[in-house]
Amino acid sequence: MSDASRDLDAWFAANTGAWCDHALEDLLKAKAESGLSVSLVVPARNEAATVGDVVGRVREALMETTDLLDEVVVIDSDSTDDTYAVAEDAGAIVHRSAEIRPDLGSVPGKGEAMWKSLFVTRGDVLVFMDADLLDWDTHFVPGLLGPLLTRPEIALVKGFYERPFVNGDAVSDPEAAAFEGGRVTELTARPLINVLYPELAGLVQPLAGEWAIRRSLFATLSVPTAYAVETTALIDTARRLGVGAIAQVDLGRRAHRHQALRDLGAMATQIVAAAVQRLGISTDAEVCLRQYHPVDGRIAPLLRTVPVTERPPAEEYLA
Ligand SMILES: O=c1ccn([C@@H]2O[C@H](COP(=O)(O)OP(=O)(O)O[C@H]3O[C@H](CO)[C@@H](O)[C@H](O)[C@H]3O)[C@@H](O)[C@H]2O)c(=O)[nH]1
Ligand SMILES: O=C(O)[C@H](O)COP(=O)(O)O
Repeated sequence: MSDASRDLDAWFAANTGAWCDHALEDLLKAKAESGLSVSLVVPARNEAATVGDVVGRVREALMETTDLLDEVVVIDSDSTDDTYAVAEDAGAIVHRSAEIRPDLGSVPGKGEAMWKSLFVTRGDVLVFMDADLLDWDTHFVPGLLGPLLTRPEIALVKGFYERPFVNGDAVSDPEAAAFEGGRVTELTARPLINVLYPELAGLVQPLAGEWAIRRSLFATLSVPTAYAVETTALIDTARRLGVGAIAQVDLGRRAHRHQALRDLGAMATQIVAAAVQRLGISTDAEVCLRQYHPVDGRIAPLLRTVPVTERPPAEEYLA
């Protein structure tokens, strides 16, 4: 076995846990002793169907009956549906991404919403959760907080889980489908990490939207405005603090709304661009992705403009 492989095994053994490792009362005690405050941040674009469930259940379990969360904040990312009203009715503090620090302008994207969250939240720790979750539970939040509240050397915690590929409302074969989700993870992010950033190969779900980070770190990171934010947070944290500052937690099982394959092509492009930019390979601010579709019975190119821009560290704009 190579040294690199041994290092990865050692990291995995030391920094991989499960959501049930810490009892809730122990986490509440650790939180009180540390004096840390915690914000849950949910970036949401057109998630009126699910955001109310995410906000309502988390608030009830972790704010109304315990003090684990200090605030639940939804960043409405240019939604054209009722996301704002539904999230507010469910008890979240809701901000429109475009209205946060208007002096800094606004661009579309999940990373943009997460970056903007730094200007309207107050938690020392930020926990991110997607708004399109279909199969999940509130233990995701204490699970992610465990290492951050109990191990001062940990700065970033990723969730991982079984990821079924759900067709419609039903999983046709629950056993077979349990690990079939995560197409960009398996076909882009994981190969890229293993080739270019092998020190991160111990991460089970590098793209998980459920993760937590200390504000003091997130505010110092460049943040891709679209979907590469998870990838760069891992790369930049490992470079800055070493992989020993990253932990991961088994959260059980998660299902979400799947995007169309060609839309995921744009996500994969953003991840590749951010990863190679960090190796000194520059790209244009927009990549022209040529995809191919049948039009009137013939295959024709369809050009998709994929923004690969990044916001500078938010600390530059924070008072
Ligand atoms: O412009 C956008 C697009 C998405 N979202 C929200 O971001 C979350 C995740 O978006 P989604 O389109 O469901 O992403 P996935 O296809 O599920 O992508 C996975 O992989 C991405 C790439 O790493 C991560 O950013 C995601 O969190 C992770 O769930 C959801 O709450 C969306 O509403 C925004 O806030 N703004
Ligand atoms: O993480 C991923 O790879 C993307 O979210 C796509 O996931 P899916 O293939 O389960 O839709």
